[in-house]
Amino acid sequence: MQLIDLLAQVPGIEALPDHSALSAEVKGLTTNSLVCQPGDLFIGMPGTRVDGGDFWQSAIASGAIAAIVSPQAAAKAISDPAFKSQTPLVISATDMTQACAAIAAAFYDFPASKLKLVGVTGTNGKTTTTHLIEFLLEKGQQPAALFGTLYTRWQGFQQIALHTTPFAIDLQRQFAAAIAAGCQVGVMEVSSHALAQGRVRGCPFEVSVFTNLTQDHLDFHKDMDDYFAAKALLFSADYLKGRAVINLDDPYGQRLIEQSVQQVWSYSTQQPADLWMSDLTYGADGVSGMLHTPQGDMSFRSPLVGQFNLENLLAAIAVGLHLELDLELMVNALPKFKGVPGRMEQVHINSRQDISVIVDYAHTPDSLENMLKAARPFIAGQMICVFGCGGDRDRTKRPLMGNIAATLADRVIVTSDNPRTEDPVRILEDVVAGIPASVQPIVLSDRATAIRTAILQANPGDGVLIAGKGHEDYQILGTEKIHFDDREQARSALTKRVAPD
Ligand SMILES: CC(=O)N[C@H]1[C@@H](OP(=O)(O)OP(=O)(O)OC[C@H]2O[C@@H](n3ccc(=O)[nH]c3=O)[C@H](O)[C@@H]2O)O[C@H](CO)[C@@H](O)[C@@H]1O[C@H](C)C(=O)N[C@@H](C)C(=O)N[C@H](CCC(=O)O)C(=O)O
Ligand SMILES: Nc1ncnc2c1ncn2[C@@H]1O[C@H](COP(=O)(O)OP(=O)(O)OP(=O)(O)O)[C@@H](O)[C@H]1O
Ligand SMILES: N[C@H](CCC[C@H](N)C(=O)O)C(=O)O
Ligand SMILES: [Mg+2]
Repeated sequence: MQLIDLLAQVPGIEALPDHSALSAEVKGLTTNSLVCQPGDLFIGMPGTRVDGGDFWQSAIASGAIAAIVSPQAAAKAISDPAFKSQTPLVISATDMTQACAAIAAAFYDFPASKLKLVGVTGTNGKTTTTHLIEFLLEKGQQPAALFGTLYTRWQGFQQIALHTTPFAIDLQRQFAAAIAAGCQVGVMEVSSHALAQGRVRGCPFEVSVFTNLTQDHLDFHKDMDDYFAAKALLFSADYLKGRAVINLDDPYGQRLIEQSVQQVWSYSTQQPADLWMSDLTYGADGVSGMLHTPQGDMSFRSPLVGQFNLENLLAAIAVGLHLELDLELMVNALPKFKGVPGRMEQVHINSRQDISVIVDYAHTPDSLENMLKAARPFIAGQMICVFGCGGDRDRTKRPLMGNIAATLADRVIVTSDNPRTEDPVRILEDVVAGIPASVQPIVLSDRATAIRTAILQANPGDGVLIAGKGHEDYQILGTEKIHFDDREQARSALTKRVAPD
């Protein structure tokens, strides 16, 4: 595609100068000057640390045919002596987010409009719900692509994800690849960061799901209202073209239902709604009851534990019904759903194991509370909770999580969870600040030691709940990422405790 044709798709671009680069073929797109290849179009995005547009020179030096930058970066560029001597094509766009999204969509031939898109947003439950939807679509023989925290995948393809929601260029490229592989549906986790940064701008969603909103990411969002406003974008007419599926039990879900202009299906585990459950029984072997839906009622059972997982199940069934999956097919298939890696994942080495060990991705106050409450019924002895909080992230959630662990678990071991560039000791102090003086936590910065201590100190019948990292197979210390997997650590500690079969 020639640059001039690509630029014709972008609203808010200044009048273009007469420049030979306009007729050049665009070979690729990049927002990172450091990986720019000859023939690329460089899109310089303003970020939290720098304005990418300020790197136009490095992009051009690497062979970019042109740079699109913010008006501020463009003004700086044209007063630069290097600009006068080279006269490269540096174009200013008033709305860089919109420009990037529009260019990416056009370059890959508008793939989003060829997929039925399902977007799932909310503080917790996105990964679980998207996996359930993917599972149901597979049973209903609607080929689907999954985009989320764990990976991007479809039949015959799987790649570890860098972000929960890819940035616009990667996203449109992956949509195009998914269509080429025969996918009809795109099931996506849509993070609040992605909505705030316009990663999914221009994508038409057939279904938008809202799971819940509780505290997280207050390092990035100004306050809870700002966080909610970002999530609510997915339900605005700019994004949502079909149906909203919204959790009626969440106060922010209720707000969203009130302000929704689109068709809505509500779901609830506590009260009548478009999809809800009566005659509920929660147990160690999952949940069962009578499922009520717009397509009729059926007796329902799932091995997933906890009320929060029932919420995820109801949301997934609602999406399935909207995409015309058969209710009976879904109800019959869901008992076979195996769960999601790192979500309430049991670590079990052999029949002599005398304690339960569960690895879970709870890294917010709400999810830690849900997880501990869900685990309680199937732990006969004491509950020992091992957890920490991420560095360079919302600091205010740390004491809240400390308090929840101290209140709901019998013993608490505070440890490190991706300290990143923060002092690990300061993070541990922030967590301990929320623990009442009557509770004596064990504080062990080294996560391997913390897990080993919990497992070796446990008495028969106790449960060790290791929260925060779930599927992650790394620990980020400073700017270095080292291999670390809670499940491997737990298994290795269990072999010291339990004799072989
Ligand atoms: C807060 C956030 O989302 N940050 C993302 C953002 O970083 P930034 O705004 O600081 O970027 P920056 O360093 O100022 O650079 C601005 C631009 O200049 C470019 N640049 C920079 C330097 C240079 O030499 N040349 C150059 O071209 C960069 O490529 C970038 O496009 O743009 C970067 C490049 O695209 C992302 O990698 C980075 O994600 C960071 C790593 C991150 O941790 N993001 C997390 C918080 C995130 O997005 N999480 C959500 C899930 C949250 C949830 O649980 O719900 C997700 O969707 O993954
Ligand atoms: N619907 C839910 N409501 C509250 N907590 C949940 C829900 N579903 C899962 N959880 C808890 O939250 C943790 C994270 O779940 P999941 O990975 O599905 O959420 P997510 O929204 O994808 O998280 P992230 O934003 O980090 O990608 C789980 O390990 C579990 O403890
Ligand atoms: N998507 C979340 C993941 C947090 C996982 C936890 N292990 C941590 O590092 O804080 C975030 O970016 O805040
Ligand atoms: Mg996720």
